[in-house]
Amino acid sequence: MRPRVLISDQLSAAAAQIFSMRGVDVDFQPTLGKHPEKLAAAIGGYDGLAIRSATKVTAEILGAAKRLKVIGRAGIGVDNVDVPAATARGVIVMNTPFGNSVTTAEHAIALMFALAREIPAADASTQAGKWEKNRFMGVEISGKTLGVIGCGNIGTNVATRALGLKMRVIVYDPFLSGERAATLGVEKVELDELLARADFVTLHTPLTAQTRNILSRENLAKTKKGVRVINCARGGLVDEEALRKALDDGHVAGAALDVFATEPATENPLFGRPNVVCTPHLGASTTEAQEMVALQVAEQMSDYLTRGAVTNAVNFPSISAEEAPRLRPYVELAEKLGLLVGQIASAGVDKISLVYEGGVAELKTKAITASALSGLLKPILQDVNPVCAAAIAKDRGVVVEEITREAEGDYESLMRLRAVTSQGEIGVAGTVFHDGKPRIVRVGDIAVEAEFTPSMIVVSNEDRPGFIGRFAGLLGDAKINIATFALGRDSPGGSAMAIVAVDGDVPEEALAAIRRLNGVKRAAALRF
Ligand SMILES: NC(=O)C1=CN([C@@H]2O[C@H](COP(=O)(O)OP(=O)(O)OC[C@H]3O[C@@H](n4cnc5c(N)ncnc54)[C@H](O)[C@@H]3O)[C@@H](O)[C@H]2O)C=CC1
Ligand SMILES: O=C(O)CCC(=O)C(=O)O
Repeated sequence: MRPRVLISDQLSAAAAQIFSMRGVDVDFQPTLGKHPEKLAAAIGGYDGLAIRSATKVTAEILGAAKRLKVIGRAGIGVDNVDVPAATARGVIVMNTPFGNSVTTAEHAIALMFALAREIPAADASTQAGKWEKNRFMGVEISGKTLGVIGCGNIGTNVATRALGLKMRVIVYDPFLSGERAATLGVEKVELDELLARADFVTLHTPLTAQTRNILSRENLAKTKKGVRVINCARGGLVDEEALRKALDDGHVAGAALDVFATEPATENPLFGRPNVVCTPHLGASTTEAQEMVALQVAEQMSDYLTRGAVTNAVNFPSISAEEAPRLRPYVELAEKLGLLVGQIASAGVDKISLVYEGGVAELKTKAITASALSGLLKPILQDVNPVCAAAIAKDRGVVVEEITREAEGDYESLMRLRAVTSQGEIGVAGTVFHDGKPRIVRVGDIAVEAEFTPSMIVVSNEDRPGFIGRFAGLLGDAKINIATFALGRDSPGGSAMAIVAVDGDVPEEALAAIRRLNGVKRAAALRF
């Protein structure tokens, strides 16, 4: 069945075309995102949801999204998506981190000019027939200091453009290296210094716990008198009441805002001030940027839904379309090894260690580990998949350790999974052969080679003559048909292991009878 995607915001038509061309059915309902109840009623029928900023993907919407696998944000900020809730439900959240950054930087520069020369007010006055030539006296930008808070993709584009305008550029970004700042030709400073020196302050950070109200009353008081503030990032970065007061007091000479604490902003404490310029969250609104983000989000979502490729996900490691087919058998192996351990373990797992040897160690092991965790948790949790497994494991205090190393034994690629529980350790290992099928190659200390099949019995026993006959006889008496039988032991007369693929379920009484057989140490019926 072809996957189905809902576009619930005003995305460029390019998106719908790309989805269709890439084998995905698409419904374009560009106003649905503004009606949460209608969206909640519809979302259950879709595998993907493509949005801009109007759709709020809340925990309630996600609760109704039974089939949803991916949310694609045609843009950068994913603050309109409850990412932890999406992750907990195993839904990938993707964005398009570069598609609108030049456009948004250009908007910030445009707002800076609008402030410096009071263009909106001068325009309104002129068109009102007033010709107030003496009312408008601007300031030059050239030679002024621009303070950039947050120097990522957009901040960098703003900084380099400002350098081209002959401004001095100082930046505050704790995650920007001194080397990178030097390459860009900007001066890296602390926040207080930026506030004290900048003639224009422009904000380009995401809205996080650290950046919320970064322009607070206290920080606005630290700015240079006559400063002009530009916010093209997120509303919550500025204390709007404090900014209004600073404007009224004449400390701040002007403010240009594209984003607001509450959007859509139909009312705001900053509206109506003569030295305030506002736009309705237009930072990303150019034909070029909208075409780019729509195209990119549709490509990324289609690639995920049809080929398993993960690009620009904020809650899962990236997997390219080329990597996906190479990764797939190991993802399957990992999930099955996890399921094997999860079904054998008789106590909760405290720690899981994954060792990747040989070729598999060169792949995106984070995605393979996520799959192993998902398999491990499946026997105890209903809705778990590789996207949410790491977060669930973390919540439950499971320590996850990952080691990659060169091949040490007979296998070109080997994956070992060891789980530590309060009742001891369980170690298993597996590989993928040239036929692409995952195999178990070791359980505990015993080498035993078996394919995974839907129904299996694993028995560990003392290596004694006659055991296999008695065991097989018991299965026959219980009308359990054996498909394949794999055997291994650590030493003659030591410990042995049988991994038996059977047709159909193993009744509880049959399993109990196996456990009663002389020499049996442990027996488990497994489903894969
Ligand atoms: N107005 C609009 O239409 C648009 C707004 N945006 C907003 O712009 C923001 C920035 O976008 P990008 O530059 O693409 O993101 P980015 O992730 O490339 O850059 C963000 C920068 O902020 C820095 N940062 C994080 N925490 C910080 C802190 N506490 N103090 C100082 N710097 C900090 C990071 O180190 C990073 O360099 C987005 O998060 C989004 O909210 C993005 C696109 C359009
Ligand atoms: O889609 C839009 O218009 C908003 C863009 C934006 O804010 C973002 O990409 O973070």
